[in-house]
Amino acid sequence: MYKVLALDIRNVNKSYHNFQLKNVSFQLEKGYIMGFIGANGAGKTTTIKTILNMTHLDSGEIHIFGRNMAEYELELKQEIGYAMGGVDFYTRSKLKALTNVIKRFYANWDNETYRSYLQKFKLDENKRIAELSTGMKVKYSIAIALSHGAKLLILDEPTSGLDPVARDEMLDIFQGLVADGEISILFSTHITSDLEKCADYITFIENGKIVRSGEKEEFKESYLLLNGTATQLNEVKDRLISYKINSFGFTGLILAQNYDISWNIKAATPSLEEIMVYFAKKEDEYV
Ligand SMILES: Nc1ncnc2c1ncn2[C@@H]1O[C@H](COP(=O)(O)OP(=O)(O)OP(=O)(O)O)[C@@H](O)[C@H]1O
Repeated sequence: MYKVLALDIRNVNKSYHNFQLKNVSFQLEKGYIMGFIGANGAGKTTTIKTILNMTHLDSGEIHIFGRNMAEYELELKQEIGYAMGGVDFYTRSKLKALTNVIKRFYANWDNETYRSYLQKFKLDENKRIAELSTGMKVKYSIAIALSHGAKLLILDEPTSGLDPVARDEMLDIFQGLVADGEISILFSTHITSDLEKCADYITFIENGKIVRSGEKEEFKESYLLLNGTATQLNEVKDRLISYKINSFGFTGLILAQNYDISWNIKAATPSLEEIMVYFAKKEDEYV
């Protein structure tokens, strides 16, 4: 069947004096959750800002629900909800006052939906923003987004700063939101266990370049974690992304397509965390 793309990023380039996004391309199909991962400074926030046109891109295109963001920014902004973990704005205002300002920007604002999310998320409108916990701030941003009919949620580290219980609750909320196939979520995080639990797709960025983007299990299965002896390491070292020496020999990450079964080295599918850790180790070796 023909796939509807909530987000289609095509060859985006953006340069700061000390950093570049290089030909960033990836797609998020409507109705799914995509986790956006990468080390500190890899370019997640910069990518998110270019999607939202908060920073100007040098070249490339962003299409949201089939329309070019450069041409339809105002219309598309009505369909996008954005939230960032741990940002304080208008901290002395009450939720009620802030909502009254925000809702004027949205043609499809729906008060009933807003009320129902306040109730569902147990948010008290008479509280001041400063009095909300990190998790409540994220919930408030999501309530606002859903009340103006956002169909694409772009969340920058929405679970960082949450305790494990609040995080788990937030992930359940995300899964509930995409369940009927209308809402799509892109969220960046360092917390790979969140993605193991709730992402359908993974996009991995390193130094401003997309290393890989794909369905979560396929993403993991495109790598193998090898466990072998010191002698075996000498034979395969050049093929590995990186490795660590341990008392039994070595553990190393390799692209599954570069693995040869005749080596007789124990191999298993890595976790997302292991993939990130071994990529970061490769960086260290270049320094
Ligand atoms: N406005 C700016 N001007 C110049 N450089 C910038 C600007 N914004 C970000 N950068 C640089 O771009 C690089 C990527 O930053 P970015 O915030 O996109 O990374 P990130 O993957 O979101 O990192 P983190 O996980 O730490 O949030 C960093 O080296 C940062 O210093």
